[in-house]
Amino acid sequence: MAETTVKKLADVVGIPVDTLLTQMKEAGLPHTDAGEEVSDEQKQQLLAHLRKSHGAQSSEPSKITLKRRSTSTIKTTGAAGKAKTVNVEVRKKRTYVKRAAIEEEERLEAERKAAEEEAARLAEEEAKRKAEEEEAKRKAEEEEALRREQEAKARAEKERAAEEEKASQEKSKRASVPKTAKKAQKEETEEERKQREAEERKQREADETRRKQEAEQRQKAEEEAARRTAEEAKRIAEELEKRGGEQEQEKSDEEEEKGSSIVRDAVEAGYRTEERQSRRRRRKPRGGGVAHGQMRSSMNKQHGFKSPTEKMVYDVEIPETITVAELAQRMNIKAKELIKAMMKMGEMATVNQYIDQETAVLLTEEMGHTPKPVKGEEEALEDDLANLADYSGVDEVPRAPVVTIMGHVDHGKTSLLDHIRKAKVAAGEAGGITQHIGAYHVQLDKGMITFLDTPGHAAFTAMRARGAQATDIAIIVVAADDGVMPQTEEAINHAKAAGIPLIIAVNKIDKENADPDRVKNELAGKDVIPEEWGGEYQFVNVSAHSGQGIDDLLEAVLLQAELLELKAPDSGPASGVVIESRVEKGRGTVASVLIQSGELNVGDMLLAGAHYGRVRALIDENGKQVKKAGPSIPVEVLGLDGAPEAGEQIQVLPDEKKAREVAEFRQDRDRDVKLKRQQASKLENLFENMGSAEASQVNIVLKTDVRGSLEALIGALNDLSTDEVKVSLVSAGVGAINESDVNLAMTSEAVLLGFNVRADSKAKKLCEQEGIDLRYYSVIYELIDDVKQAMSGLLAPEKREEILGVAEVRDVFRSSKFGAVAGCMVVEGTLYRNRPIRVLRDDVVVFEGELESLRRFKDDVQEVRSGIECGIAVKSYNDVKEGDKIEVFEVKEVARSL
Ligand SMILES: Nc1nc2c(ncn2[C@@H]2O[C@H](COP(=O)(O)OP(=O)(O)OP(=O)(O)O)[C@@H](O)[C@H]2O)c(=O)[nH]1
Repeated sequence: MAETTVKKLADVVGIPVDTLLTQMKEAGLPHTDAGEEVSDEQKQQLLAHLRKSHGAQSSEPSKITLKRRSTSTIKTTGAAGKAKTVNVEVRKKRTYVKRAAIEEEERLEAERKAAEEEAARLAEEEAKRKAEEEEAKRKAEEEEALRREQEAKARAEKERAAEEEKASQEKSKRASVPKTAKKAQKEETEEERKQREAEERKQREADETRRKQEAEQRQKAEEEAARRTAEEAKRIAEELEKRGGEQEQEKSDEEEEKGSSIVRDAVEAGYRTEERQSRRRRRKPRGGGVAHGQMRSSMNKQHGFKSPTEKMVYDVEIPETITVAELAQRMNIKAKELIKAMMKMGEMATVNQYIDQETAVLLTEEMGHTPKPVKGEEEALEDDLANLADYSGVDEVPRAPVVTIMGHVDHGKTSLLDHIRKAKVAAGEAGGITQHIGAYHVQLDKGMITFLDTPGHAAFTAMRARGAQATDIAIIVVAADDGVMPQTEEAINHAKAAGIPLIIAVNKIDKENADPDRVKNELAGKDVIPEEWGGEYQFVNVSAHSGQGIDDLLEAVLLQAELLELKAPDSGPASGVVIESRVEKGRGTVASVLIQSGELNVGDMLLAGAHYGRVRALIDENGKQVKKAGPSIPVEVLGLDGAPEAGEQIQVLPDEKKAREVAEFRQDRDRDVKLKRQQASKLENLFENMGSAEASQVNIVLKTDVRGSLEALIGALNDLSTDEVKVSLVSAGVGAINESDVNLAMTSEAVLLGFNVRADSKAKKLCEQEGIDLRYYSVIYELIDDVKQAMSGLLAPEKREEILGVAEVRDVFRSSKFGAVAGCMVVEGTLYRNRPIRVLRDDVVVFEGELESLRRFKDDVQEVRSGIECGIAVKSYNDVKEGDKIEVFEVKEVARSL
């Protein structure tokens, strides 16, 4: 400790310098001035003196601390919903002060007081005695003075008589003078005495006042020091409590012990006054300070589960996907531990992340438990379905080949499909309006052919990705004037990979610069050898414009089909594949399906991927309602409860119960798989699928609320493409905008457009971080118009929505006045009573309108800020649910840039 001065020490201790100096003097220290330095030894000497004089106890503790431990059990519900019993151990710690110590202290205090009183009494007596002595002295002096005066007087009298005798004849006038002088002298002495007495009285009074003031000051200083000590002790106790809550009991006890010593140090450092305070505190254990702090800190200890002495080994059931939290729970460990274990294995994961079965099995083994992978609920279900599609007893009959046309951009796929359709379909239908249902079939003299009319291998591969083998034969279109191009090769590779026979249609044969031999040569170089050259591939020269060679092409297809000996049962429950689907206003879900075996009838219970429904109507490619559809026939189905994905299997089931069961199972599975895929989505893969973007183009990532709006927007956006600027939909889908959408937009420099959907919180954050342009729309026209404007460079100021605040619905009450009232928490921005609002469910807009009321407690309010609860009633909307979000927005005019 550094040396200090008397003044500083007095400040620290909180007593007047004079008092401290007196104490120091009593302790035998030489200090007399506030500026003098006090060494550590001197401090110790002072402390020892003070302890001695005030009866401070030795280091023996005068208090005892008792710890009480009680154990009880509570029943709770685990994350899996199972009831479980939890042992709760409560540890309490109380500090009691020894009675004897208190009594001793009280005795000492009383003694001290008595000593002080005695001292005061003695001091008073002394003062009195001194005053009396002084008075006596003064009186003696007065008497002496009087005696001397009288002597002088007598002497003077004598002298005067002698003089008078000597000069009896002389008359003297001076006789009166000494008399007057003497009289004046006597009067003066009397006055002086009175004055002195008054002064002395005054002095005594002043002394008394000063003593009182000093006592008051001392009292104040003591109180101040006591308060400071209490604060300090409280702070230390709180600190200990904080630390203690996070640490083991034993460790925490140690800390407390340490803390107590810190408190002791602090108390000691406060010397006498703080010792007094400490005593006072001990006498009043409930009065805050150390005892209180300690009690709180030990009471706040977290109870811990007693870990079993022997490690339990569990059989852990592992489904195909499982969250980290769920897996941890099944192993009876904390998710944190599991995440740690995963990190050691080089996997980063969050609590709610889904992991696949394989990883989960590894982890379970790693944690020392026995993994029990749950196998084949899905397999069992699919087996079940296969058994239901029972065609035993039904003869297989030849069926029409299903053909896909693939090839490089602009080589004439669409023209070819159109030509065949016009020539072979529409012509046969009186006034028939052909419509696009994703496929059509042509009836020829020699047989029937079904064409899938979504050209390009993207659709083909998308279907294959779902395990659907809808195509029997692939026609590869190669423009005779252009030759083999990258996508020609790709298409050939895809067809070969799928094991599908292919026929080469050398198109644009009508063109002057057509060179079909060049095509043959180039393809032969790629192992596609023409028949006439001894290979196995049929080459047919055609012109989609003039129709030349088209019949030959169709014949080649039929010939190929014959070789394939395509057959299928034409009755029994239908099964097949979804070609495409959408949701149409007024019609509901419209799914184009291709029947592969059996017969689909109106009224059948149809399972389509993760959706199901009773077939309400069947419509063929000419827009005509039909009652049934057999193998290789494409048909539109109305009546499903949702839009299945292209490539999903369809199957007729005997009853709705089974259909529902399977559909629900698949929905759950799809959700899991989707989650997994989102996490695993690799930017490079997404990027690969985008293709080359050499032309000037506007890249768009689009998300919509329903498939219907998605289709409409895709169509409209694609139509915007011009020779100069292409609209490229990098990705388009249904549902909230998620992180992978943002990532995709980022890497492809695309704008992110949400139609009646919102970005989820992670996506929103990423957009903010990366500065991605994220736009929300609720009117198709506005979205299209914005893109159009951007393409033509006419970026006029636009109206843009700004979301002002978002509230989460925590609870819903029914009110007779307002209907449904949502108890909400404002989680973002501010809610305003009079601005337009939307209700979002899973980040998809389900209602748009305005508020009926906005309340805080019982009061109507105009706005509610983030972090505050409020009650909301939405005008004309009573369907608000817990978990919904209510967003308040406003439309602003801003400078446009896309
Ligand atoms: N002269 C001539 N032009 C053709 C023929 N077939 C197609 N075209 C033209 O070639 C261009 C591309 O034809 P599409 O049918 O759109 O080609 P596509 O392969 O479907 O093109 P994408 O859909 O962009 O992949 C169009 O301008 C057609 O008019 C043909 O047999 N002769």
